[in-house]
Amino acid sequence: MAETPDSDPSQRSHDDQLQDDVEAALRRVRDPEADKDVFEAGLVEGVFVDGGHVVVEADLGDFPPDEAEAVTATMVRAAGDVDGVERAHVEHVHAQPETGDRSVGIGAADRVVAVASAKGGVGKSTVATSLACALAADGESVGLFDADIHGPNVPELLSVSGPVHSDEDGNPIPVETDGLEVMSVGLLSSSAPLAWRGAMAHDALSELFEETAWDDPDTVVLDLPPGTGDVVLTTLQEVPVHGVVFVTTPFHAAVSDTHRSLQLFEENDVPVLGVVSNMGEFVCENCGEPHDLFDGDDPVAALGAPVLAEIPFDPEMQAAPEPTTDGVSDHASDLSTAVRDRLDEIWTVDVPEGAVDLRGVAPDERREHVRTGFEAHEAGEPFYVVSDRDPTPVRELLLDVADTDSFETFQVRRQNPETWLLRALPA
Ligand SMILES: Nc1ncnc2c1ncn2[C@@H]1O[C@H](COP(=O)(O)OP(=O)(O)OP(=O)(O)O)[C@@H](O)[C@H]1O
Repeated sequence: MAETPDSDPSQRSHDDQLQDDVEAALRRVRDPEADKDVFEAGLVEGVFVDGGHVVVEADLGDFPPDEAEAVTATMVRAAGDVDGVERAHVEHVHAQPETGDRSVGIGAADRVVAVASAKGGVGKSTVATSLACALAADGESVGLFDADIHGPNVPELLSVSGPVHSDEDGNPIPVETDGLEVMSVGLLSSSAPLAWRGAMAHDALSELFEETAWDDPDTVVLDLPPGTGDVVLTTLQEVPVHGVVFVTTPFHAAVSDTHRSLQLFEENDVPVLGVVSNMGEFVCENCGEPHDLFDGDDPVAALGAPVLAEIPFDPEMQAAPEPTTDGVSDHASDLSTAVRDRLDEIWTVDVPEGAVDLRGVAPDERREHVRTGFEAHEAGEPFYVVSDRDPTPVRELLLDVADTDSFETFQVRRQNPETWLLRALPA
């Protein structure tokens, strides 16, 4: 039987020797971030030698693209310079991150707070990023979704970079920084978003809204593109936004545009939490006094929406925020409190008198609760159930215990992120 190169003993020992030499050469390549050699740093997954051909499998997925390229080139050079190596190649492999029990789609967040502006450059992304960090610093599990498709600058503001890994079903997993999860079209590609237009932008965003696999966030802060273009309108249709924060400068033209945008959001049933008046004054370093940057009356007050924060021009706002108590400015921390208070105010539930209240009731006792409540309820009157989970199954139970014709309408509405109300209205 003819011997294949693989089974030739002299070829094998030659390959073994070459493998040792290549590994020794690779051990001289450093991981620039960990300051260890590439084996110690866990970057090399395998070295394969076949004749004079060397393949190095490396996981450089945590490096920014330019650093990954530099490490790759150094490894190729190190392996290629070894005597007997004719060709060296680095193959990139990515270890899959732990996906655990992730929730797919932005709708899985308990609440979504959008940050919008009528104009660009007023500080919307700065406010969105600072707000997300302040909420996270307060112990919430927070996601930050940068939907500013034509200018996604959240990754830059937070100094985060890709690659975006995916779970076993191919759903993109946000990049994590200090416990804050970040998703942005800017993480997917550094150049594509600027070229995206119309339908393409819409499709790309819709996919990200639907498919991103989050780690069960309490709140997702959504940084919208400025204005009221297609992307904003489709976002409002596709994402269950619990409230929107508008950012504006207190300049008349900006405020009158903001007024129109506010109306559009209201027409689309998105509750307006309020307005952030940004960069309206600065505090003089010399005299320590605040000075208005815009003359005249403050038009923001006339918008008819609560002013959640007045943030001066403050160099501290230009520094990258961090999702830690020391990492957010006082302005951002006050804003997060105002946002939370407004959400509570808007979403406070008006529980109808006599409603069966299933909030906090153990799952195995719920049916009995509904049954008893129904028996006590007066025939011909509306029947209400308030619950801390979707009470749609109660409908089946009611149809079991009640005369099918006795109710004409069943409605289930989510009254706030934690409360649902079922209304069974008589015929
Ligand atoms: N309160 C503030 N004090 C000082 N600088 C600020 C403040 N708010 C924002 N800035 C700075 O203003 C610039 C524009 O801010 P930002 O990118 O957040 O605006 P934007 O409204 O998101 O713009 P666009 O929609 O065009 O992306 C940034 O350089 C930011 O650091």
